[in-house]
Amino acid sequence: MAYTTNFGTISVSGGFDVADVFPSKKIIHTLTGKRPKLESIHKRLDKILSDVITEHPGQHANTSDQESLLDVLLRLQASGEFKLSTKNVKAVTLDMFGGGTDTSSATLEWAISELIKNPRVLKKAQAELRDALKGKERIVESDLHDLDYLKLIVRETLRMHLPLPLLFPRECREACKIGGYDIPLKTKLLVNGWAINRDPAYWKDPDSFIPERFSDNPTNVLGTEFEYLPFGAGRRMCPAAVLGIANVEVPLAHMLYYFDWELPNNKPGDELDMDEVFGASVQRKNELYLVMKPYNFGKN
Ligand code: HEM
Repeated sequence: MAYTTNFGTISVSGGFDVADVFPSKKIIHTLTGKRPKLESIHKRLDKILSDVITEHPGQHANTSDQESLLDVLLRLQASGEFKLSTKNVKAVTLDMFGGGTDTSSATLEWAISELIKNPRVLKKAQAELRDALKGKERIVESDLHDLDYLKLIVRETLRMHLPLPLLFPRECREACKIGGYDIPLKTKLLVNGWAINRDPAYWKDPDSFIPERFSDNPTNVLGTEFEYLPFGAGRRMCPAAVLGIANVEVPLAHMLYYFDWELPNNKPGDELDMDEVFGASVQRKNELYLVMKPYNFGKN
């Protein structure tokens, strides 16, 4: 499966950073070569965003609910209602690409990987979909409202494979003491969502993929339950949790409804490796190769 890399922005800006260990030394990014890399990525992205804005066809939506995000931003900028520079428009547009692409595609890829490893779950999900949609030719988002098992699969995938395992870094606004440690002002803090989502204190058999665990579990994705943080929590939590879930549910439903899936050469699913690459977003280390066979609705 292919997914975007945002020109490496995510991999360069996330993960371990030597500068975090020497916060007082501004020169570290130059010495490690990170600054030139970031500057080159910045230039390429800035050019793309400038082109997107220049080539934007202007006011073409008739009603506000037909407007794209860029339509809205450019309309507000032109109206002078808000002080919105072109730099602001570019930043918001980039945020949407950065936040919305790798996260959703990685979750989809982990979901299908887990289903290959867990054929019981795969069969149950396909039975739910094929029973509910009864040979329907096209699936739209509203068809999925009552497909509870599909939703449980996405929640369980996000528990085990949250794409941003350390969420976004926070800066300490006042000196404090936590667990006996002095935390100075402006310390960069990372929240280990990955460890929280697999903490055996909250999750029974945390390393097993069991979507049913969510069927009578009121935990939601809104960041109000701190044992489950796939979209973070607080003011800087993901503003697109609902869209993010739809971004995974809809393509996953298509994949499971229309096709049967297996590993090449009839290899059993439990032989699929689940190695991860660490970075700001956690992806599969190795490419996922699967055999897809169109499902024959006529025969069943
Ligand atoms: C499965 C899909 C997604 C997951 C798991 C996910 C997860 C996250 C997480 C963990 C954060 C950091 C929250 C924190 O530190 O408290 C975040 C931030 C963000 N996400 Fe998402 N996200 C997803 C999809 C999307 C989509 C589709 C968009 C936009 C189209 C988006 C836009 C953003 C933005 C703009 C931020 C930064 C918010 C800020 O800085 O205040 N995300 N996301």
